[in-house]
Amino acid sequence: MTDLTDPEALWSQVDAYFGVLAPEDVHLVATRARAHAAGLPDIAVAPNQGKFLQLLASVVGARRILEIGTLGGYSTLWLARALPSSGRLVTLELDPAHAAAARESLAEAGVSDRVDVVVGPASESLATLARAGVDAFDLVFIDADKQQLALYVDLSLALARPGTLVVVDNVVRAGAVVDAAHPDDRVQGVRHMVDLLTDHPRLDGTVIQTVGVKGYDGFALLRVTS
Ligand SMILES: C[S@@+](CC[C@H](N)C(=O)[O-])C[C@H]1O[C@@H](n2cnc3c(N)ncnc32)[C@H](O)[C@@H]1O
Ligand SMILES: [Mg+2]
Repeated sequence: MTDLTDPEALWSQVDAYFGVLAPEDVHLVATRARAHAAGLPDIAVAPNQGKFLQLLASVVGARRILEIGTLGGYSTLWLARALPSSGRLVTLELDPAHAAAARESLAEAGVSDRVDVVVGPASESLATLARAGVDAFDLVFIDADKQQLALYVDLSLALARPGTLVVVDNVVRAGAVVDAAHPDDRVQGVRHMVDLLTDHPRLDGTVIQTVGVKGYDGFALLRVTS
């Protein structure tokens, strides 16, 4: 019998039940284990969310993926596996220790040939990529410091093309996002992003709320229109 008095426990049970559809292989397990052993925070996407990202990348036929916020490379690995062997994933990470753990795991998983882990503040790395005139990305996954979400969305546009899909993680924040006076600057970061998105001339999108092992949150799904 399901226990409806403890919603978080129920969400986790439901994630576990559907886990058969998003099984982790040894490399995904090892990526999580290495991040844990290195003392990285436990803030990677859940397996079902990683699988969801992988499916999105497959559906859009992504050949070039940009990720902002690598951590230990867990979401990176799910995404990289959607790429053809000639594809490219560029992932941006501020913390060299996080990047080092990610590089090791991605090498062990055999996707290093497709992935560049770029260390530095994402705003600078994004500007560098734009200056270098790299080809447009087909999918952008934004999952770094939430305070700068609006900036990351804006800078990503210079690296996008009409049709590029932009996914922004953790934008619901257990519902705190509805509080205009919320003291958490991550919540304010989401709200600034929503201000930017409202009537944006080049972006169309929506937000989907989610529950599960990661609690109550959600993601924005945006399409670059022009
Ligand atoms: C939520 S974690 C990323 C999780 C990862 N996408 C996953 O699901 O496996 C956020 C990461 O963004 C990094 N980060 C924070 N501020 C950053 C910045 N200014 N530039 C680049 N990365 C940053 C953090 O060090 C952290 O590793
Ligand atoms: Mg996230």
